[in-house]
Amino acid sequence: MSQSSSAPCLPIDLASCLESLDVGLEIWNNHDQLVWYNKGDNCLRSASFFPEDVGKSFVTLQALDRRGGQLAGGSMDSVYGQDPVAATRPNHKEPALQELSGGRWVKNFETLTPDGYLVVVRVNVTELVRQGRQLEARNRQLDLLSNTDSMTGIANRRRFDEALIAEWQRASRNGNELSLLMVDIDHFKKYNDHYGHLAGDACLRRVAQVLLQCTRRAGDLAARFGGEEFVMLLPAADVSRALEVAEKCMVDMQLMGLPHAASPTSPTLTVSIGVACLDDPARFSPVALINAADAALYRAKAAGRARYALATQADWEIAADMPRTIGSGSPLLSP
Ligand SMILES: Nc1nc2c(ncn2[C@@H]2O[C@H](COP(=O)(O)OP(=O)(O)OP(=O)(O)O)[C@@H](O)[C@H]2O)c(=O)[nH]1
Repeated sequence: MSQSSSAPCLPIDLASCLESLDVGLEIWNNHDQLVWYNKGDNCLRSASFFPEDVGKSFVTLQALDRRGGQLAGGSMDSVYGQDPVAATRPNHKEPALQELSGGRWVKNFETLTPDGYLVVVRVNVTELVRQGRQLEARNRQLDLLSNTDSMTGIANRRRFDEALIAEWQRASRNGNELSLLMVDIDHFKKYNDHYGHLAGDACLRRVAQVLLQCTRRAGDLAARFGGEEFVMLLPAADVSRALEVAEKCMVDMQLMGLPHAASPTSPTLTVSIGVACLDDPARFSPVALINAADAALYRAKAAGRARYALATQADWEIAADMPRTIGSGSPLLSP
């Protein structure tokens, strides 16, 4: 590629118009020589051009190391990257987003004219990027809030409903089991009456943390179902694992040793758990799984509390027909 100093000039009035634009603008001819740039371009690049650069080829300019000299910022490499092909003639099809020093962001639009000229337009998008990032962070925060129970900090009912549907579908596809534990604090009304409602709230938080500790496998989910009721969703868990988790909950609750002086069952807080394991998701709906765990919980309560019970065949048969109140907006409501 020859270096020529006969780069074409723009008419002065057009040049002054382009100079006044609030964007960076540079033009390369079909020999990869710099034809023209405006002042704005130098503000939006890591390295500046100088008047004597006009007419020099891209490769030549790239080879000039100006970092130690008159320039602040990087070299041509930092503008066009290290890719030698891209560097020969920068021609991104998509506008390229580029980070500059000082947290500035520039979007580079590159257009090839029919006669082979490359026009590069640089737009300062720092504010847009900043706002976009702020929005993403807020969305993440909102997402978290909308899926979290504000009282206990664990997953809320909405998150549970979504997870149940997703895991039930996954289990149906893969032929895996899906287990559900319905956990209910024993004599919680008496706890509230004895220690006060705020202590009751603190108790709910303690129980939630214990349940969280018991759901350690990837995909396991502990959530507050409502009031003093919690659920534990255990994907790919067969009956023996589901009972294992229920047993661990009972033991950990005992280890927590939270006094419950008003409980006729035990001097410390206890829970009752209904366990349901769906080994053929095609046969029963997600709602039936909740109902079966609920029916088992009822039997655990009736048998004296502070224990777990596994859903029986009879529980499943009843569960299949029985509707259960689902929170409004729950995905379980949709067909
Ligand atoms: N402190 C507090 N109490 C709650 C909250 N949600 C529900 N409750 C209370 O939980 C109690 C549940 O009482 P019941 O349904 O009679 O059940 P229980 O007293 O635990 O009795 P059993 O389940 O039969 O052992 C009610 O008194 C509710 O007021 C809450 O967010 N905070």
